[in-house]
Amino acid sequence: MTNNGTFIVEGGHKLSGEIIPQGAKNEALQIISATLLTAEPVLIENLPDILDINKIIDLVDGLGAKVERLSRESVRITAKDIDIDYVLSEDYVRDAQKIRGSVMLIAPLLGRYGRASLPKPGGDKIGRRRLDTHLLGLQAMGADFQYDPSRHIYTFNTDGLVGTYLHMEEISVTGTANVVMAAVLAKGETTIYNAACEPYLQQLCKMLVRMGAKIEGIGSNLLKIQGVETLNGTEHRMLPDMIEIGSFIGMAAMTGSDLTIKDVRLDQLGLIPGTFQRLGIKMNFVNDDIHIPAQDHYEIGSFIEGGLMTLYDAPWPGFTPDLMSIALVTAIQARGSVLIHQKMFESRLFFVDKLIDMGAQIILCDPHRATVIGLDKRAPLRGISMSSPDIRAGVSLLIAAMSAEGTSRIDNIHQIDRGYQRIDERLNALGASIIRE
Ligand SMILES: CC(=O)N[C@H]1[C@@H](OP(=O)(O)OP(=O)(O)OC[C@H]2O[C@@H](n3ccc(=O)[nH]c3=O)[C@H](O)[C@@H]2O)O[C@H](CO)[C@@H](O)[C@@H]1O
Ligand SMILES: C=C(OP(=O)(O)O)C(=O)O
Repeated sequence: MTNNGTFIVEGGHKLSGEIIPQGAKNEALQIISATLLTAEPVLIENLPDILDINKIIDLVDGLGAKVERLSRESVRITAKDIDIDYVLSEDYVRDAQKIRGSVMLIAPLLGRYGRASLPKPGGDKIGRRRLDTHLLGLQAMGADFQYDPSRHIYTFNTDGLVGTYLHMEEISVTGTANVVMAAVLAKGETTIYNAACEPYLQQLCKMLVRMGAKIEGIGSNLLKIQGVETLNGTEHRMLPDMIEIGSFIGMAAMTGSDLTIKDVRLDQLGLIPGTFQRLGIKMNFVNDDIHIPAQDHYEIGSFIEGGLMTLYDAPWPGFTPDLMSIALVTAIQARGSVLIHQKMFESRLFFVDKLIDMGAQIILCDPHRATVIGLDKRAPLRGISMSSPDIRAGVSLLIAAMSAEGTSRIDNIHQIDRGYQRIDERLNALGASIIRE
């Protein structure tokens, strides 16, 4: 057994049945961070039981919050007595640098205790992931920060955060969440222009409003926030994970499966279903479920004037970058060709090497663009040994392996476990053959 785990995947099994998506990973990271904004209990439901979420809960626990695990999917957090010096400990530094979401602990700690500290956060190694929107936003609100290059640690101090006008340089999801959490307890009014407005950020804002925050413009790129003295406790339920839903759509198409994805909150999925329909995948929307019927073939559409289909990512309400790898792998067995243009991250497409080894027809044009020439199921992919480089590429390789002829070995599956809850057990229950070693 390797430290980071292995899946042995026997390809060629069709799935059938129903699957319930887990609660949203990237929403949960924001929501758990926000529990530090109040001394009162916050009950959180529909949490995914995955590595990244359990890690941020450990961080909050280490900071002294009372963490009551009510079930695998719910937790009550009461951040009454926080030991702010814990941010300087070896344990905090080690754990915080494992996940990207830890960056959102800065604002609540600064707002309530006037200081915070953070090692360079981890998360997927998918290109440069700068923190300017976070740092410049917090600085404009009255926080000083220093960076210690020898330990890779940022420290923050403030005599009190003060509301201001912020035109953010770029639309950053975690950057907006951090500044929103700083603004709710700051003195006066904060305006955030060019704010991220994806459903998870809307969920955070709605939760903060239930806690007593004053936020206008939720769902838009212009947020106006009046600071308040204190916030109270609340209850919050996570949306279904839209990236998991998109992953299941691609998986159903590649494996020719008949799959129903339950309770997807279709109203919150934006361009996701339509983008997979552009790849030719048929789906039926029944109440709040997505049913993907078994399809022997699916054909990539073309643009109205006849141009080659191009899929590209953009900040919400555009198509999420986290589903670009899934869209790419799904196109391998489509009829027709598509250009996949991953604009936001610069190192997320290199996993196509493995897909090419498996028999896919893909031209990696440059670090941001790959053209997929669909095989139209005329030839199956071949099982091989590979390693999962990041969470979404990991699942894309799993989808490829499930559709392939023969057996594949996928190492480093802790990358998959970071974001997908017991994926092997859940897929095996539908007919897959995945052994965890
Ligand atoms: C924990 C968490 O919630 N992680 C998500 C969050 O990361 P995160 O919040 O770290 O990502 P950001 O939204 O800050 O930006 C992502 C990347 O896109 C670039 N960028 C951003 C905006 C823009 O207009 N142009 C541009 O090129 C940024 O420079 C950065 O490299 O949002 C990303 C973008 O949806 C997702 O991939 C991550 O899964
Ligand atoms: C990139 C992702 O996660 P993180 O930001 O936590 O690395 C992701 O969820 O696809």
